[in-house]
Amino acid sequence: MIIVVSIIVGYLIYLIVVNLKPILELWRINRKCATNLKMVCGPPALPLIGSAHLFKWHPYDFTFQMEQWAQKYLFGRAKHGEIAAPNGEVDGIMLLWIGPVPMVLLGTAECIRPVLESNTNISKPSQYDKMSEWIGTGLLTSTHEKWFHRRKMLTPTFHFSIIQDYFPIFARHAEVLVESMEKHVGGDYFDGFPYFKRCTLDIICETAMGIQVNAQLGENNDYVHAVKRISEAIWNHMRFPWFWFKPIWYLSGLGFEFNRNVKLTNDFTRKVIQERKEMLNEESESGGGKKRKAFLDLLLTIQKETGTLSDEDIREEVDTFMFEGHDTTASGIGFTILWLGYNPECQKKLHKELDDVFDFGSDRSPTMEDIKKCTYLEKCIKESLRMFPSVPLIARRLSEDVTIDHPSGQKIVLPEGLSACVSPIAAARDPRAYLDPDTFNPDNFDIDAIAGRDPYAYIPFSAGPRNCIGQKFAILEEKTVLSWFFRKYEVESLQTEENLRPLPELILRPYNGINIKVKRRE
Ligand code: HEM
Repeated sequence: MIIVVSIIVGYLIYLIVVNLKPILELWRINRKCATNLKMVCGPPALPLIGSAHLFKWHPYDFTFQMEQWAQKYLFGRAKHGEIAAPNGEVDGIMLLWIGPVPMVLLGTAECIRPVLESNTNISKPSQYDKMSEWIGTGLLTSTHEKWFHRRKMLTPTFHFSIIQDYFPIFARHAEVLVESMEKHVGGDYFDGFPYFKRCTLDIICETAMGIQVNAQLGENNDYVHAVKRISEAIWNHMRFPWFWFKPIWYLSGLGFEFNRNVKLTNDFTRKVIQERKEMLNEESESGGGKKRKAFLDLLLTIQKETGTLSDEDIREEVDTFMFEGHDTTASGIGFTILWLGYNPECQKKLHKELDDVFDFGSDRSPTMEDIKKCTYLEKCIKESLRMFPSVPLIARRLSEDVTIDHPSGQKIVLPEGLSACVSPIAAARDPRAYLDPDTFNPDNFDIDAIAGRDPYAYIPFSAGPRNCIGQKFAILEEKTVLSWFFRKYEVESLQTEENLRPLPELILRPYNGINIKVKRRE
């Protein structure tokens, strides 16, 4: 017994010594929060464990809990101290303790703007560290000079003229998707989500790495499974502070599985980089060159011309695009189909638009011109991202104090070092910005409606200097896939809106899948 106690005490002392600097930093932030944020509401918290004891373990129940807390604390239905927003008035800020670490959740345009528009507050908090073990410090997770340099270097690779070159890839894989759904035509409900995920995975592998993994044809499922399990493990690590202790992380089995999957995905990318490098060298020696270049080829060209990128730098960026670039669009495509399944009137309007552009019954490949004409489809995609944004939380570690104007008229100073989480879903359900915020209505994206709204009330792609670099890519991809899908099919959704619960993991995903019935259009 004495030996066990000595080991535990020894381990705790070791942890304190090793983490002395972060502990002192945490102490400083906690003291600042105690003075600056004492009026900000949030769920009850205990010393050291914060509100973790209240967190619902099951992700489904956790969503209800977060919704209740958001209603209560963000939208002014809580009792305030001195800073008292009048009852029912939107408040927009909530304080949440995850273990001993405080963080604020920001949910209205006024509170979000000062954080996202800043050129200084571009750092990511420690909650992203686990993600970095997988995707390294690529564009999503890097900070300071490294981020500025990479963002400047990568922005031209997302120019619309380059993305346009990927359009035939989008169209080809969309056609495979539509064909693979034929077997469900006229049948019972089925879960469409795995189909959309495999389609977007095929698209990102070919556009980012120049390879065909053919996930839709049943190949390379290990990779798909590994990516899924990594995301789940990171999400659990972020949520439950006891996993921050390595022995618990490993004893739970999650740590070992996580390491195995990270190795599998990283090795996969490294292998592709080597093969692609050899292929490009052979091509340049033989004087030939492929006209359409994958994102990886663009990075290898930058490497050759400037010598600024190592193979591992390239691996980080490719893995970042693999992570950000397929689950996000799969969720966007899936939820758009689901919403249109609930809303037959909107679906009819979309069918009419597609018939005008393509002629009813045509199964020709789309052109860029066709896709540009699908304006109602774009509104449906944007509205679906408003209701269920693929990235449910955007976090920053504040590099300087940020002042927020509270509705009570007082100012709240968020201290430097604090983690600030922005909630796109809360901002997009603000009744001051949308007439009927909980109802799916693509007309919210009519030009007049957009003009009359605070742009920070619609931020599925974030905003400011660190917004999504792949936004145009994502919209074009979703439009291409969905135009094929709705040209061919009419869809009915199974879940009622009430029992549809998206799970706010790293990427918002449907809890029960995308259960739909497809009928060939007649
Ligand atoms: C519907 C689809 C998508 C949504 C809703 C979305 C949303 C977002 C959001 C909210 C961020 C900010 C995250 C943060 O600051 O923590 C972000 C960043 C990013 N996204 Fe997307 N994204 C989508 C698709 C894509 C695609 C297709 C790609 C690449 C092909 C991509 C690449 C990136 C990258 C690299 C960043 C980091 C940018 C930076 O920090 O400078 N995204 N995305």
